[in-house]
Amino acid sequence: MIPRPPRGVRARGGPRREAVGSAGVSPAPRPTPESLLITGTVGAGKTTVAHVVGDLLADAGTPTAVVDLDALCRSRPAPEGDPFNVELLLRNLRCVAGNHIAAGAVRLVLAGVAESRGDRERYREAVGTGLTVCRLRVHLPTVRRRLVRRHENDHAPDALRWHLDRAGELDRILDRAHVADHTVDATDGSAADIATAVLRAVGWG
Ligand SMILES: Nc1ncnc2c1ncn2[C@@H]1O[C@H](COP(=O)(O)OS(=O)(=O)O)[C@@H](OP(=O)(O)O)[C@H]1O
Ligand SMILES: Nc1ncnc2c1ncn2[C@@H]1O[C@H](COP(=O)(O)OP(=O)(O)O)[C@@H](O)[C@H]1O
Repeated sequence: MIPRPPRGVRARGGPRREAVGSAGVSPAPRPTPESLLITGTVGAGKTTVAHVVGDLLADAGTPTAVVDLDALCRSRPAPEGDPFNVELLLRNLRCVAGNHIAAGAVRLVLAGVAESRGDRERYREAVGTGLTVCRLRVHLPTVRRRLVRRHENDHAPDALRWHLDRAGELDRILDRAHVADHTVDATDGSAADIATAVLRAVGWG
């Protein structure tokens, strides 16, 4: 069988058992699970950076899971009054976070949008752990260039237009909402540089 690649984010090991080793020494207790939400406007690099943060943590030996919140609500049509399908997202997040933690993850790295402190509290309640929020702030012309590149082969003709319009609007909403505990400038530098800056900012580095 081909071995699994060394990089990539996955929770390692099953739930820890409080076994006593042959030398009679108890293993270190499992750390309390904690979650980090990487937020920012559309195209800020949330998903890309979250995966690299997950890789860095897992490579350093911390059982880690990465959850792309967009993937938990991609179901159409969204109900009336809930255009981003947040209720479904929260239901899915409750299950997914619980499963990752039961499988051994002690760090959950979420990529997604929290528009208000109310959103933040609902995410925290759904993951069932402490939650730190880090916003990626990117100069809007750079966001727009990234979106143009990301959407150049899209099948949906309106997707790029929608994201370009939403980028400035959501950035202003996030400026006013003060949801984040930390903000990292993600305009320049590689995803690895930015992931390292995020880990340092939140004290997980
Ligand atoms: N309030 C709020 N809540 C949740 N999501 C929000 C919100 N505002 C905007 N967005 C952004 O909407 C985008 C939805 O992701 P999708 O990948 O499913 O979009 S799509 O496939 O292009 O339609 C996705 O865009 P990207 O961030 O560019 O991936 C979300 O971030
Ligand atoms: N640091 C970076 N430098 C250059 N391009 C980036 C960087 N981070 C992300 N990107 C690119 O920008 C686009 C938007 O990133 P993505 O992770 O999809 O953002 P979000 O999840 O916030 O919408 C993607 O095409 C991604 O490859």
